[in-house]
Amino acid sequence: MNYQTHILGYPRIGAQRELKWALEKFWRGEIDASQLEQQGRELRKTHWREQADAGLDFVSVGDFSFYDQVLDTACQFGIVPARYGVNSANLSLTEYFTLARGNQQHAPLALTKWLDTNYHYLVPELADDCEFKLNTNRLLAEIKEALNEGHCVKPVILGPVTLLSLCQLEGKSTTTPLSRLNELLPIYVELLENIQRLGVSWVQIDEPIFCTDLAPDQQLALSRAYENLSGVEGINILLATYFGEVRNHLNLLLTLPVAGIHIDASQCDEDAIRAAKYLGSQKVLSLGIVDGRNVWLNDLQVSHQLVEKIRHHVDDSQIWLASSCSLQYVPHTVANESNLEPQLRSWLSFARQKLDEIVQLAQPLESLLPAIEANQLVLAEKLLTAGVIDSAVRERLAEELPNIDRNRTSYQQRKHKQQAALQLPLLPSTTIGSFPQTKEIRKARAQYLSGQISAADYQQFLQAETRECIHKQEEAGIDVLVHGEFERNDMVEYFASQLAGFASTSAGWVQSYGSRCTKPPLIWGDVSRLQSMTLDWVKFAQSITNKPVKGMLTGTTTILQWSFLRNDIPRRHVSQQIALALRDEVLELEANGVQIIQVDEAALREGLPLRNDKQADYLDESVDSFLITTSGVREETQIHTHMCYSQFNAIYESIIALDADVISIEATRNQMKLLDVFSQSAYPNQIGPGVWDIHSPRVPSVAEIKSLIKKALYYIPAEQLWINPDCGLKTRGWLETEASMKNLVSACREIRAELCESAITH
Ligand SMILES: CN1c2c(nc(N)[nH]c2=O)NC[C@@H]1CNc1ccc(C(=O)N[C@@H](CCC(=O)N[C@@H](CCC(=O)N[C@@H](CCC(=O)O)C(=O)O)C(=O)O)C(=O)O)cc1
Ligand SMILES: N[C@@H](CCS)C(=O)O
Ligand SMILES: [Zn+2]
Repeated sequence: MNYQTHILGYPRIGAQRELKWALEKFWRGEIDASQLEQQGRELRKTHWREQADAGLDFVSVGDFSFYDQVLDTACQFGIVPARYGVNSANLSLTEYFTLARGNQQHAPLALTKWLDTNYHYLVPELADDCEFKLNTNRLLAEIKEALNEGHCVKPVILGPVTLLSLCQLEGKSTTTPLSRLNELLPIYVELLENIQRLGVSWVQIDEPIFCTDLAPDQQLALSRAYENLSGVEGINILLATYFGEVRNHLNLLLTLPVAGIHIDASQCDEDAIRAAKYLGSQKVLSLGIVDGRNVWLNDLQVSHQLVEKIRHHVDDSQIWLASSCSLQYVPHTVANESNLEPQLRSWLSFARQKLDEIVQLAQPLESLLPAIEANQLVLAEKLLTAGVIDSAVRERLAEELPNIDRNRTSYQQRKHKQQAALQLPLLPSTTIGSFPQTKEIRKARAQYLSGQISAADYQQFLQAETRECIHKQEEAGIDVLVHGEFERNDMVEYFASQLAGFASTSAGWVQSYGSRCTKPPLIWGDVSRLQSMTLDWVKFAQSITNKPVKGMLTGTTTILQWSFLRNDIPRRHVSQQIALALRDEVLELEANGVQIIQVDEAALREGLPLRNDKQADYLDESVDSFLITTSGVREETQIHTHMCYSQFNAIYESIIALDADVISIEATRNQMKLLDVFSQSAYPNQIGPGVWDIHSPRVPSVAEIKSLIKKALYYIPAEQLWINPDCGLKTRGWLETEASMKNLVSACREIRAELCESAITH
């Protein structure tokens, strides 16, 4: 028996990042809207063809987006703030990109992490007077495109409860987004009716919110929503849950009157087996058996055994096999990885290969058996490969870890020594680390990597960039400088390339937001530091300025979160290995006179498990790794950390426990409101809430920055406040960077003067 097969979504950026290049050309005015639309059509066509050629029974439609699928959903239902002055029923691409990226007149919508992933979505803003209205143009057109290509189409839409749960209310609204469900449901019904009229019978509705700790109103909303939506004649709803276990919400899920449910079975069998047991004889059970969040080869035997267990309870015709979630979180294909060690390559499965795994698992046993045998051989060989276990790393860890004192002396004591050493002004200004990664820098790196320019020439080029960057910071009047990170392709990949146990891909791109992608490294073996990683650059930068230069490292949790993690040992062990390697780097920086060291933990909040009962362990591991990395330094050495996120309530205690002397955070788009939690509990250390939204090309005016600083001063005493952007400047151009940096310093100086004056007059 062949089971039905599908995936929850496919990467849209393109195997060669075709979408990225087209978007950026459109934004630069080098192609017009029709050319961008044409590129979109070509990518969709290729991606559907790949799914159909692999042998999947359905192709997913609606997973494509020119920027973000949550923004598309909001536009589709008319959830567009009035201040943009656009008509969502007839939105041009330029207007759509204004919502996403802003322009000189309008700030963009807020951008935040999609649940616990490194993908960013645009947060829909719901005004009290927003009238939901359907605009189906794009989705219906894409469904028709796929039908015309002869595919069996399964549209994918984001479910109403997840959508509303992730909305933020506009302005002074006193309602909750979920209270608008009754108004939204008829619009969803209308959408399903439109889809049905195209002759499509299965629709996947995503409700990843099912895998979080649902509040009672969310549970009620889910019941109400699917009682309504399941009434649409001719439409079968496959309700998709993903990003973990449904667990205590399984009963609720099973009672919903939908035609099928999808369970993430990649990490744990239990939900799937229980779901099968109580499914009944009418519904479909889609098993998310191939991991959409990691890149390792599926263990076909384990997956096959799970399917066999499911077969005890339900008929084969009820079983669908699938990816655990959309495949947009993994790179497109292993086929382009010719630079990887062949052995390592054989352990990998990216999106395209995952299609084959799903189809393989759906085959009758006699066809599957040879594949299982070959698969077991590869997996067995992996365990015996040198470097997977490095006894020197393990011995060092066992010996040193218990003896590392995680406590520094009290912050109050350190503060005075640091101030005496650094002599910083009130409201010190700094940046987060990276400066524009221009085309020239990327080109030079590509030329160096392909042997077109020598290591010495590349080094000289980077030194010139660094010198220029130091000069521009001095000219703007910044107090604590950075070297600019020009030598780094990415803040995680750069470290990965210098640590044993990691490998980098050449084309393993995963979309982060809009046209921006990252290449998450692969952690395949035990980790240790091979060489000094950052010292030469900070030393070089310090040698050309009298202002202090911050050393710049990426922290353990962030390295872990933004890499593909090995799945053969506990995460905590990998975490400790990385933390110890970073500790060596920190101590080396300090020994070489670096007085300020920033350890970025940008991903700490994002990685917080969606379920409450898993969070303490994660936070404990994250804090411990940070303390292992930073606790060995002298009192005079100032430790900074940075997190580009704007919701800290859930991790506030852990932020305190990190005991960083200074933390910089993202705060512009939410107008400093996140400082409330820091203020209420009198955060003891120093803090730099971002006053410049670096995700947008617009230059913030002096007045805007001053207004943000004043808001920050409402929450945080001036003595504890730093002035900085929200995050690194690598995505920005120099023109806007120089202008914004100057505005930031002017705003900072004006506020200093105002504070000084008011101190004198009082
Ligand atoms: C801070 N953020 C980060 C996250 N995750 C990370 N792993 N890293 C991060 O920094 N998550 C949260 C946020 C997300 N923010 C960003 C911001 C910016 C980017 C970004 O700019 N990505 C770049 C790719 C960066 C990179 O690795 N560049 C390489 C390769 C450059 C390249 O494309 N070369 C071309 C040839 C160039 C030429 O000839 O002109 C090629 O290979 O074809 C490098 O610099 O060497 C992007 O462009 O998307 C991501 C996340
Ligand atoms: N130091 C890094 C942090 C980004 S989260 C940068 O400035 O790009
Ligand atoms: Zn950041």
